[in-house]
Amino acid sequence: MSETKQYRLFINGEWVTSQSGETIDVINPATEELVAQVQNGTVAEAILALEAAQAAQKAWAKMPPRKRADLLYRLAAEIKANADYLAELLVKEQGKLLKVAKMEVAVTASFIEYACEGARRIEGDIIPSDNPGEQIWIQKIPRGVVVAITAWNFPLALAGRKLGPALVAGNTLVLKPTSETPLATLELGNLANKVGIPKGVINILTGPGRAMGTALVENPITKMVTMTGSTPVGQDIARNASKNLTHVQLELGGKAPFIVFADADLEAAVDAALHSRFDNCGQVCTCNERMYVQEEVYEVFMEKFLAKTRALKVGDPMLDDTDMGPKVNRAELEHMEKLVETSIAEGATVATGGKRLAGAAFEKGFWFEPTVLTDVTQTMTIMHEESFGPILPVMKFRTFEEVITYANDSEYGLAAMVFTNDMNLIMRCNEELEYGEIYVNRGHGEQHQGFHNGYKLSGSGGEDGKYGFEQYLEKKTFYVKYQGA
Ligand SMILES: NC(=O)C1=CN([C@@H]2O[C@H](COP(=O)(O)OP(=O)(O)OC[C@H]3O[C@@H](n4cnc5c(N)ncnc54)[C@H](OP(=O)(O)O)[C@@H]3O)[C@@H](O)[C@H]2O)C=CC1
Ligand SMILES: O=C(O)[C@@H](O)[C@@H]1OC[C@H](O)[C@H]1O
Repeated sequence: MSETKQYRLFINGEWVTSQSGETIDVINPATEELVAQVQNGTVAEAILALEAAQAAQKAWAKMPPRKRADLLYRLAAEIKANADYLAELLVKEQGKLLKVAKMEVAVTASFIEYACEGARRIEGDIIPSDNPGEQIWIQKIPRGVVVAITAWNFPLALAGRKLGPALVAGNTLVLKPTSETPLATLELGNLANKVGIPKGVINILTGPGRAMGTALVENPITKMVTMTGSTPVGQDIARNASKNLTHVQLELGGKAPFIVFADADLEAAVDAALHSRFDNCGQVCTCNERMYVQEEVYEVFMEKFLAKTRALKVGDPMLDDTDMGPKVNRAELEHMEKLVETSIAEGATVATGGKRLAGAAFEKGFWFEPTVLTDVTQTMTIMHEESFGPILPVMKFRTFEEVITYANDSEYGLAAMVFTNDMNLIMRCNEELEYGEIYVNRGHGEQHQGFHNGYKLSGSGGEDGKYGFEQYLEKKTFYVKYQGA
């Protein structure tokens, strides 16, 4: 029996065993095998990591941004050089397809590279004063120590998305990945040492979110918290951060509507709807969580869509012809079953799927069928509660006004998808949809230069692009009086 791989905490450039003496098992969602064990870190170690980040921050901030970027470009290069190893680790810890895991590794590196491109664009202002012989300088400076807390669906990419801008801006970082999928993220510690990122600039902790996460968020050393995860946890973080009025950036839950108007390119809409629901087993924050199809095209659309859904191959995420892997854990699998049960009780029909997969290949693991629900009404639970899994409720609609009312009837406001070639409809959707990110005639998928920004309970602050980068900078204003001529 081979030894189980042990990971430790990465604090001040060293690998440290927790004083708890306890570990957390990381399980492969496709086989339920033990992949590795990580430290069950304590509050004491959270404070050690914050202190290490604080001690390193002044020197890191004094380094010219271009020099910081040089080190981070090297980190991105090492991530790419280790792509196969990191991708396989992502498959084992999260159950995502190997081809998607490889994309995630590439996206992680490109998130960091995109941030590096901003190193020479940390721009302030010089403004004439109303007073003679005086100038007003507004300078952009780093916030200090940033705490980054990430979710399990794209653990490495979410880490890179935060690490890149935080460090380019001159902050130092304490990164706490979710206990579900911490392994690929922990590997960043080895790579950071390899490329010469100074000790204490990056610290990576594992441990229960509530205890360790709260300790990180509430500590006055922490000058910003950036978190990706569920809305309830995001709300907890916002409450705890308010103790020191610490700046928070929250990327939270979603319930994206996918709207198909009668004039849409139906083939394109079917493919986009399929991938935007079932890719990564439906575990993407901008997923197609509920679909509205205009009644004129409903039958023809649904015939094509159901045929493609039923053709999806669910199975071993390591195989190239697999379309969908397992849910990340048993609790999530049971959440799928509960959602279907509730939907049926409320009057929905299971058009396809609806239960765990059976058979020898699925005896172990957390497998759920690609599921489509019809005869759904807007008041049903499934139209409001995020599934974050392979369940898609579909409704007909008649008019623009009707579908906009349905689409906006949500406590979330992250993403929406719309298929129509009518420019007037596109502009009306632009005006009336209450979402931070709207995809027109394509499925979901942010780009680094955009702005990933949730309204309502989907978050606050936003990330990516120049507006996301700005979150990692504080401003300092000088009123400079001089003698002059
Ligand atoms: N808007 C976006 O960009 C995205 C949103 N999401 C959302 O994330 C959710 C799924 O991810 P999941 O990991 O389950 O989300 P959770 O909210 O359960 O956990 C997110 C992170 O927060 C930590 N945490 C838990 N409790 C606290 C606390 N009280 N204080 C501080 N940190 C805490 C967790 O640690 P631990 O797990 O160790 O307890 C984890 O690292 C879905 O709702 C999805 O919509 C996911 C990806 C992107
Ligand atoms: O977090 C999500 O679910 C998405 O933002 C996802 O995360 C990293 C990828 O680049 C995005 O598709």
